[in-house]
Amino acid sequence: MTKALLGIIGGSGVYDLPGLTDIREEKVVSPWGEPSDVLRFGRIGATEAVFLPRHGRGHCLSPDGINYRANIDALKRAGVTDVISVSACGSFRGELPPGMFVAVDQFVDRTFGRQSSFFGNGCVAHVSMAHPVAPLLQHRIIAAAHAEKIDIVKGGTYVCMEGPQFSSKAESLGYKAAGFSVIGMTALPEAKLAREAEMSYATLAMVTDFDCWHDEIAAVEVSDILAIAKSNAEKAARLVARLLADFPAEHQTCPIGSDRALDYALVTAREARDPELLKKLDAILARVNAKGA
Ligand SMILES: CSC[C@H]1O[C@H](OP(=O)(O)O)[C@H](O)[C@@H]1O
Ligand SMILES: Nc1ncnc2[nH]cnc12
Repeated sequence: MTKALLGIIGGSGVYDLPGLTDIREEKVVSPWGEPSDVLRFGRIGATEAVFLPRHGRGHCLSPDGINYRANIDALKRAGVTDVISVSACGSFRGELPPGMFVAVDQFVDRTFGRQSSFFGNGCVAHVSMAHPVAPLLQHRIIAAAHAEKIDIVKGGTYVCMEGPQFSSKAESLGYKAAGFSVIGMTALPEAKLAREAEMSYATLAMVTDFDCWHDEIAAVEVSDILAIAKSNAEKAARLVARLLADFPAEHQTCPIGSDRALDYALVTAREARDPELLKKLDAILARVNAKGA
C-alpha cells in the first residue's frame, strides 16, 4: 500500500491553512533550487497534509519568479501523492462572477521563459498532458464544496499567462472568444511538473474579477483581487478542511495514470542518460527506478 499524502499549494491570499494542528515546519533542500517557503506539515482531524505558499510568506515571489521545479520536487521528496493548487483568477464568463469557485479540468499555456520540465538533454521524457487534472481529486474538491455549501462549477479551461502585468483588453477579448473560462499566472508549469513528478494534481480556481473584457465593469486592479481573495480564502479553508477530513489514508490509483505518468514517457536509452541530470531526478524517478524501467 502507498500512503496518501495531500499537498496544498496556496496562491494569492492563501498563505496558511487555518485548522492545521500539530504543525511542523521543514526546509526541504532540492537540487532544483529554493522552494518558495518551508513546507508546513500538520493534521486536520486524522489526516496529515503539507502546505506550501507558492508566493512565499509575505507574497515575495512574482508568478514569473517562482521556482516551480523546486516546489514540486520538495513536495515529492516530502512524500506527497496528490496536490491541490489553490489559485486566484480572472473570469471570462458572466456566470462565473467574483466569489465563484471553478474545478477546472483544462489548462492553456501562454507562459514563456519558465523552466517547465524536470527533463531535457541527457534524459528526455514526454508525459501526456491530454487530461491535466486528476478526476478523483477534482471530484473530491466538488464534493467538499457541496458539503460546505460553497458555489462551485465543474470543469473549465484555465489559461495561464506570463504576467506579472494583467492582460490588455484585446488579449482578454481573445481569450473570451476562444472559450476559456478563467485566467491566472501560476497553474503552469506547476501542473506539468506535477505530472512529470507522478503526482495527481487539481486546481481550485477562485474567481476574483472579470479581467478587463467587460464593458460595464472596470478593468481589474490588484487591490480588487486582494479584497475578494480574503473572503475566497476563508471559503477555501473550509473546503480544504472538509476535503482532508474525507481524504483516504491509502493512495487511490489515478484512473488517468497521473501516478504512473513516466511508465512510457522516458525516451533516452538507459546507457545514454546523463548521470548529473539523473542525480537531480532522484526523487522524480524513484518509482520507475525501483521497478527497473
Ligand atoms: C495578486 S493578483 C495576481 C496573482 O494572483 C494569482 O495568484 P495565484 O495563482 O498564486 O493565486 C495570479 O496567478 C497572480 O499570480
Ligand atoms: N485577471 C487576472 N489575470 C491574471 N491573473 C489573475 N489572478 C487573479 N485575477 C487575474
